[in-house]
Amino acid sequence: MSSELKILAVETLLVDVPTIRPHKLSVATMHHQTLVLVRIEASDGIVGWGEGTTIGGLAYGEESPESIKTNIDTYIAPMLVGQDPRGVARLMAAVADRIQGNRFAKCALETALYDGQAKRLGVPLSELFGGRVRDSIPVAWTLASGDTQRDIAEAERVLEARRHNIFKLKIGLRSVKDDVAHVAAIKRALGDMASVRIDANQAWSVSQALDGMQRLADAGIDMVEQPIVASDKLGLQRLTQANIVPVMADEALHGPRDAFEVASLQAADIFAIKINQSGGLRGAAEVAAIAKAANIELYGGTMLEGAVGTMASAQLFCTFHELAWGTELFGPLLLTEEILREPLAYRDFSLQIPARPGLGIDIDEDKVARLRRDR
Ligand SMILES: O=C(O)C[C@H]1C=CC(=O)O1
Ligand SMILES: [Mn+2]
Repeated sequence: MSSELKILAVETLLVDVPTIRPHKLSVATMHHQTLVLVRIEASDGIVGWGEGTTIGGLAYGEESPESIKTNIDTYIAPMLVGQDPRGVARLMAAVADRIQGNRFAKCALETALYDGQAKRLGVPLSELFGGRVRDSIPVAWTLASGDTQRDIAEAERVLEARRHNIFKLKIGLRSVKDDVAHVAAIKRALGDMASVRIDANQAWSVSQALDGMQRLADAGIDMVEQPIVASDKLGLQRLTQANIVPVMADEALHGPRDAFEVASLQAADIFAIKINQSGGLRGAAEVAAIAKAANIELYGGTMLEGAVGTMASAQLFCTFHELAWGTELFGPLLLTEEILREPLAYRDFSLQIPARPGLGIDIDEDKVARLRRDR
């Protein structure tokens, strides 16, 4: 590689955006989302974007928006500035050698480097992961207003608009019985028109989960996501092998090492693949490869990222041979502000994946400049 091309700047921006309604998870109630955006500019004028957004400050994971920004600015950006941006794998290997953990920070940087490199090559980012199998992917919607009637009205509205026919319900704050009553009422209202799944975000004990799963299966629920604490992989194995309803691992998966352990234990039927939780696009592709080898089905997960992380995820997920459970790449639809010149295209229950170079999106940099926390 010629030494003429250099990374000029690595910038991390925090962008606080209100949500369209409160989003109630067992670990946090979100009234806004903090987008963590990374912008990498190279000496050829090409700008790449990445995103390391998480949920609920430190409620969901051990990296916060502020820690992600500080660690990139202080420790990682100086390793990248002045380097050739074309060697993405080489740069990320150097980062992996010197930086422990920090999966979200690494994902944001890796995505920005891949976006820039794909633009440089004039190809969609999906081409760097072997090329796409599909040009659109199914997208679920999460019902999490905390109110059964409001959730039903919301589901009916988006179903009617042919935006979503897969619904994930957030539970785990109330008793198992009350939660199941809420879920069952929504499933009854939607009937066979929709697939209804739940996510307890680790709220249950194993015995609560076994009880809840039986009740949920009886109510026609298609799948349960991370019912118990992430660290209890043997507990997840018990739930999966009880064979009541398909079990999806989410928080239990922090990259390929966890994926290998869960797959070896046959402790999940489905993996939620998340680029940030996996430490980047490549890590996520490796998690998907482990799932495939172990005959575990795939679901494209989200950390409720905005347009950048959502499209980065989509560019990877569209390369998967099978995506049996669809995706939940609805993050931008939960936000009150648009940061793209042209919004992402959601129609026919799917997200359309652009064929333009890189991520295939056009960031409105003036808008981002107005919204950033330190403006
Ligand atoms: O899956 C999670 O745990 C996090 C996230 C994804 C969708 C949503 O509403 O919350
Ligand atoms: Mn989840």
